[in-house]
Amino acid sequence: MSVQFGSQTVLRDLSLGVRRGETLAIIGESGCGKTVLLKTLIGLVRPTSGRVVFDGQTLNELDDRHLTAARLRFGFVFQQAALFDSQTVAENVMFPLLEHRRGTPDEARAKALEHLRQVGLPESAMQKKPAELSGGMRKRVGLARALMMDPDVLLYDEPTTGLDPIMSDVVNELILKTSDLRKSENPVTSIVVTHDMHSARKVADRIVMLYPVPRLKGDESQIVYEGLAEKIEKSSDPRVTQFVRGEAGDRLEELQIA
Ligand SMILES: Nc1ncnc2c1ncn2[C@@H]1O[C@H](COP(=O)(O)OP(=O)(O)OP(=O)(O)O)[C@@H](O)[C@H]1O
Repeated sequence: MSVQFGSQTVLRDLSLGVRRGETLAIIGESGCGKTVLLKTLIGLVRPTSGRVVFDGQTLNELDDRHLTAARLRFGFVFQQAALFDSQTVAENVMFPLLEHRRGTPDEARAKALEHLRQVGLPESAMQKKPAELSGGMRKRVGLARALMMDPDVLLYDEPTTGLDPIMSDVVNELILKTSDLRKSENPVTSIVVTHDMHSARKVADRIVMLYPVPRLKGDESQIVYEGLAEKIEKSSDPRVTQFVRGEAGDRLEELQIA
């Protein structure tokens, strides 16, 4: 598929498959279109050409009603947690269940508490407002909320960005734990967008790297690496090894930084 906004093509001819139960990391530099790709996967952005097929359904051909139903099988952990500031932690986490009438307020509260415990938040956090929490706690509340609808697919947008190394690792462990939790009976598929190589290596079975290829009308991202997480270091493509090692390399010239 390709995604274009006006005259700017952000993603060009991507072809990518994700297996049920696997954890895929999508890496690439800032602005290369990772979030756009995630949004395209759940129909928040429609591809300009091509298809997004989920469990046999072509999502970008569904009407709004069917798309909304398909989306309920996805949990989205947003980059900035995207919590409602005016609501308590409990209300934020209960929200998806009440919004989709999947239980009474008491049931929703009990389930919220269970998921908040699972991500390591104490019961005392339930009545706090998001502004009273640290960044790491907010991310964990976002994860607890994403788990409320028992999703088949979890999409994480930069889950460790802005966190210290310890809290990043806590979040990595939670991603692993969440994908292990239902491994046998109903495996959860995880797609993690990140530019944190440590996180990608730790949580992912497979890594896909997007790279912005400079064109006249701006950069267009394509896949330059797709393979096992443990093999990315051995890639022969300098665009991949530079990213893995955190070296700017050719990007200095491409971005015209003297
Ligand atoms: N709704 C939109 N309309 C127009 N352009 C958009 C829209 N959404 C994203 N873009 C553009 O698409 C490009 C990719 O953005 P995206 O947020 O996907 O990058 P990213 O790789 O997730 O970056 P970061 O790692 O910094 O979050 C950017 O040039 C952005 O300006």
